[in-house]
Amino acid sequence: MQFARINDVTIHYQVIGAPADRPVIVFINSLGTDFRIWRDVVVRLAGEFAIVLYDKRGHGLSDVGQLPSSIEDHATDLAGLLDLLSVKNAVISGLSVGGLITQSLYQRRPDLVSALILCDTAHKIGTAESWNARIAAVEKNGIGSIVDAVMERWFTPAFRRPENTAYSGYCNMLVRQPVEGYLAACAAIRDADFTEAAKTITVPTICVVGDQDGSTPPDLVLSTARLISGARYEVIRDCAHIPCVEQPEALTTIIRAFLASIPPGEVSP
Ligand SMILES: O=C(O)CCC(=O)CC(=O)O
Repeated sequence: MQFARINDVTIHYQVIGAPADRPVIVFINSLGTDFRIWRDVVVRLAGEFAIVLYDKRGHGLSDVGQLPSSIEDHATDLAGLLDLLSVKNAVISGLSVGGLITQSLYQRRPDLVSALILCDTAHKIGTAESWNARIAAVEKNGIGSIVDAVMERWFTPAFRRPENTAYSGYCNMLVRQPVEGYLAACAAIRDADFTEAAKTITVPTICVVGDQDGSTPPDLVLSTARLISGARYEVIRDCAHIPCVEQPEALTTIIRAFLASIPPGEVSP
């Protein structure tokens, strides 16, 4: 396990492969998850790419940090981690709130970014009303009270079978996130709007979404792709909000094809 102190926050991270030798992909996890969600994609891509994984603040083994925190704070954490690792021109792959952090990083530190994989995310996620209602519910009754509703958005009925041990494991992952970290991330998502910023993206970008995503549905992700000049758009079948868990092979195939289409030299090293 690796830990770094960045912006007064202990950040848990992992580096696989040598960033100096290969193109680097950075994976950012979603709300209520830690970086283990990327495992089945990482095992497929390791060897071809160097991979950086980390738990965003308030999740996994990273500190919650000072509250409140914004998407920009998350992007500053990631910039600090990449500076520490001497990584530039990385491919940044963010899932949902991770995609908001990806867009913020691009605005703040374009030198760190060569291409974007926006996975089940958007320029703006949800409404102030929906986030305030979720925050109130969790403050009153804890994360456990919203698990069933969240899982209906995260996973298809086929994955949510009671006998699927992975399903019960991801329920555990959600309820075991620090409640104050979860609430801070909800408020940060509520307050983030990249509608104008998305129009300024000029690096190669792909927007990917599960066909049954209940959190950031295909129409929303398509509307984001339409804001970004030249962005590609791919829908993964039989998949909801977390394709790295539910359809890792399909997501890996899309990532490989996307990165193969970028002219050599545009992606680090
Ligand atoms: O997954 C995220 O990072 C935010 C989007 C969301 O609301 C996920 C969920 O349905 O819990």
